[in-house]
Amino acid sequence: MSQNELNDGNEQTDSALGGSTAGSDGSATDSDNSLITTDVRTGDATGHGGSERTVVETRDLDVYYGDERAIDDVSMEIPENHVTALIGPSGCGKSTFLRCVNRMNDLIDIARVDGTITLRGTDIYDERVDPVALRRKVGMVFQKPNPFPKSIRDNVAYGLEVQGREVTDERIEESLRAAALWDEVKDQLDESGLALSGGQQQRLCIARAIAPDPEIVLMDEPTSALDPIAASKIEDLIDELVEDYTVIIVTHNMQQAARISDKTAVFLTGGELVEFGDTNKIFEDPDDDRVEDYITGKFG
Ligand SMILES: Nc1ncnc2c1ncn2[C@@H]1O[C@H](COP(=O)(O)OP(=O)(O)OP(=O)(O)O)[C@@H](O)[C@H]1O
Repeated sequence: MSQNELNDGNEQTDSALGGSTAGSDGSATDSDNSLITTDVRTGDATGHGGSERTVVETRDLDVYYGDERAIDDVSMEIPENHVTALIGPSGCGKSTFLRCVNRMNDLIDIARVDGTITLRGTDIYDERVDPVALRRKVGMVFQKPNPFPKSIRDNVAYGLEVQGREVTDERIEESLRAAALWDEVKDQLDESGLALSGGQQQRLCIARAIAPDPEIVLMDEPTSALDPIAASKIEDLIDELVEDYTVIIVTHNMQQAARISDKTAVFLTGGELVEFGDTNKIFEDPDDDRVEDYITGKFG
């Protein structure tokens, strides 16, 4: 991870949820369902259908940190209700790409984004787009489980409150159920989230991320700090989440990408998107020799 200018803990999560570090006063209202506070169309919102309808599209995307280019001219269409995996060697820009989709890179002073990223047709870097509203639609889960030092209930409630949503027992239960955690914690909702195992903590973080009912869940190596059993539970969970959400996941684990994703994007050094397509095709018969070399472990 190269997130040296972001705090690796709760402040980062707070921002990803639209909290204070992002400049939010939590005043977004429940009825504010658009990204933009003016009357610009937010695109077709006919809901999830498992189709290949594009939900996020990048066009000629470049990202720079100062003079260093981290993403190089990336154009990509990410389908809704599918899992898209971003793979590639360390430093090739996977996390940078992910952080563009909910504008977490706004928090890095030297980061600059050129080109466009649209969410259902709306340019998310349009000056009229409210990053808090964007982050309600685009939730994020980090590599290291990072629940707040609060009760399990309050962790999930935070995901609702920070987006100005009503906190109800039903919504808390729904979020914990959707994160496959309810049965394990329903009798200890007032106990600290930090008392859970690593895998449970990560599912709690997923519950917190999906509490505001986003459309997209970004996951940055969500299982790399977990043991294989806990990781496998998260993989099963991702399989379920994609019924309701679009998942974009960064992973270093090639088998994991092959197991859980429908589409795979292969980035290589310099932030070039070398190949993007159906996961089976990428893993079994990639067009680009460099993808084959990377996947078969010749480099990276
Ligand atoms: N906050 C930052 N400030 C300056 N440079 C950065 C910052 N974050 C990332 N970079 C640089 O941008 C490039 C891409 O980094 P990024 O973290 O997006 O890659 P990655 O593919 O996610 O890497 P890893 O797999 O190791 O997490 C790297 O050269 C990195 O050093």
